[in-house]
Amino acid sequence: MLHLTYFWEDQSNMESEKLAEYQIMAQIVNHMLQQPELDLDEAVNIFCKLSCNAHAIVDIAMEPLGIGLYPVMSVINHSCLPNAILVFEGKLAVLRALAPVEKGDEVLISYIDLSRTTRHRQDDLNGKYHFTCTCPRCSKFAEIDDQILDALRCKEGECNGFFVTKDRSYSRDQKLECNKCGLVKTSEAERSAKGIIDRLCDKGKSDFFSDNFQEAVSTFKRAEEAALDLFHPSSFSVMMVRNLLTKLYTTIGDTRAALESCRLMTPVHERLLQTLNPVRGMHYLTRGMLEWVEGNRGDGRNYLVRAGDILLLTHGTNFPLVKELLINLAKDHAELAKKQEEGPSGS
Ligand SMILES: C[S@@+](CC[C@H](N)C(=O)[O-])C[C@H]1O[C@@H](n2cnc3c(N)ncnc32)[C@H](O)[C@@H]1O
Repeated sequence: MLHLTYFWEDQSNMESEKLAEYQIMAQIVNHMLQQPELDLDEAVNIFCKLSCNAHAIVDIAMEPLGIGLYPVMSVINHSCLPNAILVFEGKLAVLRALAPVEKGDEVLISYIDLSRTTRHRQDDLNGKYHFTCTCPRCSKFAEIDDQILDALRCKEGECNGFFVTKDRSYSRDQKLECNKCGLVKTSEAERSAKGIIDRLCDKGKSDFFSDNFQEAVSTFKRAEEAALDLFHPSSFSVMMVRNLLTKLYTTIGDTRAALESCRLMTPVHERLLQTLNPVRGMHYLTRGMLEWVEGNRGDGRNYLVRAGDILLLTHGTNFPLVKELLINLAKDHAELAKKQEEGPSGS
């Protein structure tokens, strides 16, 4: 039996839908274990504690690998402008500072994907961790501009406005209003638009895994068009599709197309993510490598150095990818210095 006395999460904060889900899960566990003495309420409490305290184990690109329960790390609260980061070396959880931490400062990490706008981060935190974040980044909520960049387009006649909300309180079916024509929808409309893009991306991935690369390219291009049609060009949805396209083009060796797609993502990463964010670091690494392969050595070097600056701090030198990047940068630096010493005739 799992004894987790830490950081009890009160069930009263849980969404009733989630609680119902845990009640069903508890019954399934009871059915599987065939233990009449199993206390169902206690089992539901354990699921509640797990959902609020478990950490997603992610790789260096923040891709999820699984979940783990780390009682010591469970004391750390969340901020969308964190001063620390939790990284994983295999199953080992390592806490790294992103800024100087003075005595008495609270150490804060991010529980969620930070490349979302405030409303979506609030949705994530309320949905998964049952609290409303009041960090300095979230206090920008009232700024409609922040929402527009990740909002659903209004297609009423010629409107082309965006669905936003002034309501800070969390609900699954939030009322959204077009910032131009005033038309009202619920966030269900937004979820269903995202569903269209997700289904195309799933098809693209399955084309890819069946080695049907040309079909995968055309499916991801359709997903990109749909995302541009439904959301803002700088939106998370467009960026997510372009990220997949960049990976696909790189895998099939079309580095020119990969670079074109990758370049479009740089301003969005820079707008959405803190300077010391590993996703931003990984983006610079990809961009640097693609610029380099395409013969743009100056830009390539520039982005690789920026990637190194971030990943060295967020992940340290224990990661093979960071080690390799630093070795390659040092070699390039030595070659450049040698060329400069030799002067123009040596180049
Ligand atoms: C992993 S626990 C963190 C430790 C917890 N604060 C405690 O004292 O046990 C996650 C829970 O802490 C609370 N929490 C974390 N960050 C928060 C924040 N920035 N504002 C309010 N509550 C927060 C939420 O209830 C969340 O579900």
